[in-house]
Amino acid sequence: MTRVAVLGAGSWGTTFAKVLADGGADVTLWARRQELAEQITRSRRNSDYLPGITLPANLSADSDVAAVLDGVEQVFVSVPSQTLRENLAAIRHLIPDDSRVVSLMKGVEKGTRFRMSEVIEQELHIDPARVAVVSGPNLAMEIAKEQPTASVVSSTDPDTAAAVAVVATNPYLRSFVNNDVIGTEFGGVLKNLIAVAIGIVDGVGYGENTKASIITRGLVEMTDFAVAYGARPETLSGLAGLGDLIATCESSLSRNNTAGRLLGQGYSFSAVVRQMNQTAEGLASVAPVLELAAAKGVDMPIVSQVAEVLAGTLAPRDIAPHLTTDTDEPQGE
Ligand SMILES: NC(=O)c1ccc[n+]([C@@H]2O[C@H](COP(=O)([O-])OP(=O)(O)OC[C@H]3O[C@@H](n4cnc5c(N)ncnc54)[C@H](O)[C@@H]3O)[C@@H](O)[C@H]2O)c1
Ligand SMILES: O=P(O)(O)OC[C@H](O)CO
Repeated sequence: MTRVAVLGAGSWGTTFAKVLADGGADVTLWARRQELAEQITRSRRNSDYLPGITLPANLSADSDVAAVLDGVEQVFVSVPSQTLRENLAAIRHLIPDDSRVVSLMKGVEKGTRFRMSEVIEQELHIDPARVAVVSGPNLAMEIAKEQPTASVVSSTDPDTAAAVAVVATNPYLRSFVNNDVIGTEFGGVLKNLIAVAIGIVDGVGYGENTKASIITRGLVEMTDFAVAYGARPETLSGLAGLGDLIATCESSLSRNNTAGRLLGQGYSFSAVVRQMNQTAEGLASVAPVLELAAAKGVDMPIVSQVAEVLAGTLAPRDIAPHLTTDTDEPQGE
């Protein structure tokens, strides 16, 4: 039985711990708060994040991160992206030699503009061959309810991808593998930004034509951006790109979509942040993504307008007419 740790007992960390336990792994989940760790271990519940879900018996939780990491073969990390570096710095000395480290996160670090796998490699000083990322159309609550879902495990090392995918597969979740870490990670980051745009136009009251236009043109932006950074275009057409874009843009479970809807309904950025009690990664990733786009000369009209709505310089109702850069000349699709 593979012994694994999951760091972060929010909605995705807890759900993924259940996925791994239901796949037969011996799983310990690190929760920052001791009372939450006790609730998970004793009552098999994480009522704040996954109300109504009963967690499996082979999943326990602990607030002592040293105990959680002791002797594990794989470490899955699911904390807010902007806190990853500080979390890793505190536990670097506890990561077992030769263990594999897996990012479950979908964000880019502000300031450095690094992907989560890059932050892991730097902060833990480990070979990229030991690092993997998981992404795909993976709304936590649906998976916690054991609805059939597919995901992607990506690593530059095929053995790492395969070893993680075996552990992260169970009767309701199937993990595929690829070696395009850049495309897989950026797919998860960029779909959040398009989902914020979808939420905004939904909040304004626009209908399906507007949303389909944004999803379709959004996929073009995602692909142009990711390919400029070395991704394979087919990755963006796969589960970690189009798949996740559909799930996140269609679901009211999505925090990014929800944050956008509140903006579209007229709430200010600060009011939206106050109302969100879970992580909406897209809000923090807009700035570093646009900086990265500018560095490669990639045009991202939809993401740019999300940034303007967040800044309060563009009215939500005006986001949809600007599906390309402003020019009177017709542009190729
Ligand atoms: N929820 C989903 O459906 C889902 C699915 C796929 C990927 N993800 C990704 O997983 C990552 C985590 O998301 P989540 O949904 O679990 O978020 P969440 O807000 O539900 O939980 C975040 C967890 O991180 C912990 N944490 C550790 N250090 C922290 C710190 N310094 N500040 C704040 N919280 C800290 C919190 O206590 C909490 O348990 C994000 O990158 C998200 O994009 C989420
Ligand atoms: O709730 P969101 O918007 O963070 O989306 C969750 C997952 O990333 C969907 O795959």
